[in-house]
Amino acid sequence: MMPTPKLFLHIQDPSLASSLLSNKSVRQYELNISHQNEGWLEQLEAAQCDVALIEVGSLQDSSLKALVNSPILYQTEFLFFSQGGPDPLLDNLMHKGAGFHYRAPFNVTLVASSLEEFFCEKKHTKSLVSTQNSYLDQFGLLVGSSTAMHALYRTIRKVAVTKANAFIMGESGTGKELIANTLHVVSQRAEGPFVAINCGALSPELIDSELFGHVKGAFTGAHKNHQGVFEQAEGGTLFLDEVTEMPYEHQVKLLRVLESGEYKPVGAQYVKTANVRIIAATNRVLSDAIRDDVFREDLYFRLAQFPIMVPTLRDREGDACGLAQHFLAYRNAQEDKHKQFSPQSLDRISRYTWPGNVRELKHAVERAYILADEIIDPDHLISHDLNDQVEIDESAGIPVGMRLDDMEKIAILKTLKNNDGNRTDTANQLGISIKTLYNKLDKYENIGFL
Ligand SMILES: Nc1ncnc2c1ncn2[C@@H]1O[C@H](COP(=O)(O)OP(=O)(O)OP(=O)(O)O)[C@@H](O)[C@H]1O
Repeated sequence: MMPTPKLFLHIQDPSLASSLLSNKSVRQYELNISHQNEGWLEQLEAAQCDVALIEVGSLQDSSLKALVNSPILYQTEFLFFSQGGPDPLLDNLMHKGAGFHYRAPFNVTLVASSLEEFFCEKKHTKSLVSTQNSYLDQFGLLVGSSTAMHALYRTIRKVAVTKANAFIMGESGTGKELIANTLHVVSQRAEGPFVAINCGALSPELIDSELFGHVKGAFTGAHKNHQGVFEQAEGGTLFLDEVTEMPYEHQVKLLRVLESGEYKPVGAQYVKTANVRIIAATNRVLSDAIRDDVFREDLYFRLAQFPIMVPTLRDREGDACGLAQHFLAYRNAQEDKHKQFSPQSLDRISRYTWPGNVRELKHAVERAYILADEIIDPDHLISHDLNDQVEIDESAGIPVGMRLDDMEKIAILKTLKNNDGNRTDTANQLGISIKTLYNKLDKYENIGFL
């Protein structure tokens, strides 16, 4: 008989505490309630609980700071509760796969269903399997509270504890890379590397070397040994984005590695054994790609041990407005500003269909943020069709004093949008190389612009 799972509660808000304490999903645990006058992390470390419900009150919370480096982070399921203000410390914890972050107003029913799930797991499994939790406002790196996102979180959670490869399918901009990254951070490989490669951007001559590496002297210009992505991702996760864009004849090489677990760097006399989880993604309709001989069916079956379908933004009821507010809050926090959406803007956001999904929404918020002084009006947001857009651009012009790099970002992101995310056409139209385009997009991603 397994012992009763233990729950640690550090909640100051009396009404939240009482609604949690009166809930039967909470009461079925052996309860440990924090003493408010001491650091909760020490108490939690001493109590060795399975689940911890932590209200994040102030940014100065020293226990929260210490948690980042505590082994407890990987032993306990965390459910954080906050008022929703951007908090870098909490973000850092979420990036490490700490669990769930619930933002006010709290839905105790959803909290209860997560707790039910943990309870059953702890009761019936011998070891603590993972660091991730169930579905809610934020899961890993993903934000969204719609039913569709809850279902996605549950799927990710299920795949994460297995060794299976996963295949993520969804329209451009739905967050496939973020999903892959989340799957990594909540898996037992979280301590290992997460390496992402865009198969559509690999030049056919260098593809073998990019994937499997090469040894010095393997070909002209191979001045030293080079690690391929399989080696870079050793012990972790390899994300093959736009896998259907890999040249057909190279797909068979990938298939061989997946079948045998072995690969040979270009020019090497030896083979290496790969220890990586592969997550592949595409925004193509797979049945078409297979029918048209763009993508090998046998490779699909190898990769898709766990297919993950990503909902479009229009299928995530309420999330478009929520995400817009989320992106704006982060931008405001970065710049120490208090820009707001007008009610008309929020209405426009909720009615628009977002064909470019979350990426388009994020760019629209970013663009509006730059153009608006205090209040973001519908005209600041990207308009429905091209004609409409050109008209707005001409009348709005370029604000005096706009930073050149901001202008560059807008030009790049708008061209990308007009090309439905096609990077080759975008680079051609902008007169830059595809590599430069990738570098710039990576830079925006790193500074939180994308
Ligand atoms: N649920 C989400 N929460 C927060 N940000 C998100 C979410 N989904 C997507 N994003 C953001 O939207 C942008 C696009 O996401 P991502 O690159 O993962 O999409 P994708 O589906 O891989 O796109 P593509 O198919 O074009 O490669 C990124 O900036 C990402 O951070």
